Amino acid sequence: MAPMGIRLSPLGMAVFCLLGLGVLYHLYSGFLAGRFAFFMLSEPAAGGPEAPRSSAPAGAVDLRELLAVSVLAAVRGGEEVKRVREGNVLNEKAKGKTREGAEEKLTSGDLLSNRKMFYLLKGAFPGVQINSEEHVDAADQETVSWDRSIPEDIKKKIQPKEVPAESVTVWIDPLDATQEYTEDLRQYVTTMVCVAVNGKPVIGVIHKPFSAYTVWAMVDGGSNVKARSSYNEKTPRIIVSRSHAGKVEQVARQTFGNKTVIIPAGGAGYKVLALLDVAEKNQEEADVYIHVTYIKKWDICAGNAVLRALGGHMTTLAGEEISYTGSDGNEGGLIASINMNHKALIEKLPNLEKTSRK
Ligand SMILES: Nc1ncnc2c1ncn2[C@@H]1O[C@H](COP(=O)(O)O)[C@@H](OP(=O)(O)O)[C@H]1O
Ligand SMILES: [Mg+2]
Repeated sequence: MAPMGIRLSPLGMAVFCLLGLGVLYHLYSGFLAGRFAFFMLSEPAAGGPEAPRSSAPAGAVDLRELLAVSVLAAVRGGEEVKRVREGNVLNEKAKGKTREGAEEKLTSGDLLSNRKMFYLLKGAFPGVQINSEEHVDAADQETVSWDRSIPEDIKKKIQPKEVPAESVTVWIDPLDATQEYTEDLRQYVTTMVCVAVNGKPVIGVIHKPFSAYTVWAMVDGGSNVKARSSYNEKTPRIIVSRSHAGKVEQVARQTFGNKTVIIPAGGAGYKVLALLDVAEKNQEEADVYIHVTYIKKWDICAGNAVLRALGGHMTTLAGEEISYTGSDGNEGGLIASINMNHKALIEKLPNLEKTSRK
């Protein structure tokens, strides 16, 4: 007798084995299918629970998308700037002094605009370096989402263009002409975004919040603004700072003669717009923009990009290109022109490096 009285026929054994294999197959294939489904579902959400922020592959950013978000950021920041000014509660304070001893002002308009602009850009392009004029309070975060829509005028003029995310530096000026903002000189105020690629300014957005006017341009792409049809090269009208002038008037007269018209104005964004064909009633016109004191890169990057996109120039007073990476200061002053012989203008400036900075 076989042990325990069980007799296994070969046929029974075969059926038993087949059944076992079937059960194993069923269990294992279900597991595999589950794993596969999980893999397929989890792949697009690798960046987190939200939808992907950009259509560009990982590690790359699309400059056309960056332009669209930059325009939106300037507009949304501008809404804050306008709201605070109209509410008349600026909470104005001094955040320090310039090298020349002028008080640097800070208002709720600067801070609220900065918060909107920074979080909108950061949310849309988390992998990109963003340098902003104002401190971003990490305890006061805000989710400002971007719906990924590209405005029609941008779609029409600009093609998608991918660049490595690490080559990009974004510069935000949440409120240019803060001094004039506190004096209620609204026409000078702008919000600005600039995108530099490997230090070169390629996208510039300058937005006037009080007249809802926005200028944008991309180098080798397109723009919604153009240069004027003529400029006075012989006796140019020079636009200069009204609150951080330094010796700029003296320098301008020394260079272009005593008859030269000098236009004092607030805001670096406003002064670049003065060189362009801007259909805006509160905008003066000029032929050259000169600044002789120290200035920060968020103040000038957007204007530099816009001018470059339109064939103009913004350089230091010595004629060097300004690199928009690294430190946030520009030491060499600036001269900006368009449809003029920029080199000849620089050669006319007499030893400015030595005489004009202070
Ligand atoms: N010497 C200086 N030091 C620091 N910032 C300066 C400066 N000269 C000009 N700026 C800044 O550059 C912007 C344009 O200046 P201006 O109106 O005098 O032409 C202003 O930016 P904000 O208003 O964004 O602070 C101003 O503060
Ligand atoms: Mg500024």
